[in-house]
Amino acid sequence: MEFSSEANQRIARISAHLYPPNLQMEENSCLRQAKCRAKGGAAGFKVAILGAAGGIGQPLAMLMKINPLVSVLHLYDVVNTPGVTADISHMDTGAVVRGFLGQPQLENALTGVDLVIIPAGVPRKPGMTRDDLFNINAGIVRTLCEGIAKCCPNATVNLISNPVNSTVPIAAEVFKKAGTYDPKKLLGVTMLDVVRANTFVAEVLGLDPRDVDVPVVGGHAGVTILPLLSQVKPPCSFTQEETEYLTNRIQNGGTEVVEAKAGAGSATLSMAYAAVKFADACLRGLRGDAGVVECAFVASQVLRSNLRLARLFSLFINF
Ligand SMILES: NC(=O)C1=CN([C@@H]2O[C@H](COP(=O)(O)OP(=O)(O)OC[C@H]3O[C@@H](n4cnc5c(N)ncnc54)[C@H](O)[C@@H]3O)[C@@H](O)[C@H]2O)C=CC1
Ligand SMILES: O=C([O-])CC(=O)C(=O)O
Repeated sequence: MEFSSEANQRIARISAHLYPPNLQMEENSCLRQAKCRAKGGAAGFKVAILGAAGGIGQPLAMLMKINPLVSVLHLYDVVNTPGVTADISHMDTGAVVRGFLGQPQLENALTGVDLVIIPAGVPRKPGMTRDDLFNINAGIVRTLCEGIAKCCPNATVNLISNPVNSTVPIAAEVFKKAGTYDPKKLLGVTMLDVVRANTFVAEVLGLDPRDVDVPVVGGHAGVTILPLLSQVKPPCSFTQEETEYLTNRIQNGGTEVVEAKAGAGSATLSMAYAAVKFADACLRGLRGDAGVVECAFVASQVLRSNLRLARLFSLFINF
């Protein structure tokens, strides 16, 4: 099929808009894009996922593409984003997807973004603790946060990369150095602990997990994960044996998955689900919804030391 030069120019403009230079699609694909006339202009938030081609990043990107609060979705990784972007961009949901590959494209990936979700970094293998990931992941998180401080200093950051108990303080220091630190906008994602707690408590009580709400405060490693079993909704009580079983299972849920995967990584699918649940709460909070309360690893407003554990009491409402 022949196109006029005007049509070809329009195709080139749309293609350049959707794909940064080294993600430009083949000519035939560009023609198909032109027919789609994607605009990405719907009211909603601009969200970036850093580490979008990974085990968590891919299902997370897919689920964020479905979220009606997202109008533009930026997928950044140091590998494989062209494929992931092409794949996810074919989903017939509202968000426009753009891919960004490698450090030179980090700034474009972050410019104008409202919410940054970071699952970039290496996962555990059996026998490792989350702290064993520190040496590699600390540097990755620092570099990404330097980009955030420069390109989207007002963005809310959901930090998934482990060890969360250490990567959140690292991010805080990067933002402080850049003069952009807002403790209400730097959130370590511990939602998977809540998701697990809801599931395991529901099993013990014989309830539907959707009807159960277990606050889990603290950090995201071993005994720093503190399920508040006395605060479960609906109100209930547990025997000593049930309390010990639940506490142990919730605190070691990550290790349970790492061992079951036997060297093939850690939780990815349940983590993507939890990350989307948390990101959706953040977007609703940013939209101005009242009463959005979730657990996260944040700078404490209660204890004055630098980064302590706190339930995120209505922080979103005050954004
Ligand atoms: N907070 C939580 O509850 C949980 C945290 N995690 C953590 O999430 C992290 C990611 O886990 P997976 O997705 O399973 O790992 P993965 O190895 O499958 O994916 C990580 C992705 O990060 C990318 N990456 C590496 N360096 C990067 C950089 N400088 N910039 C951008 N992307 C970069 C990789 O290319 C890869 O695509 C791990 O640190 C893991 O421990 C995992 C489960 C739960
Ligand atoms: O255990 C890990 O390494 C991954 C993680 O944080 C979790 O699944 O809770």
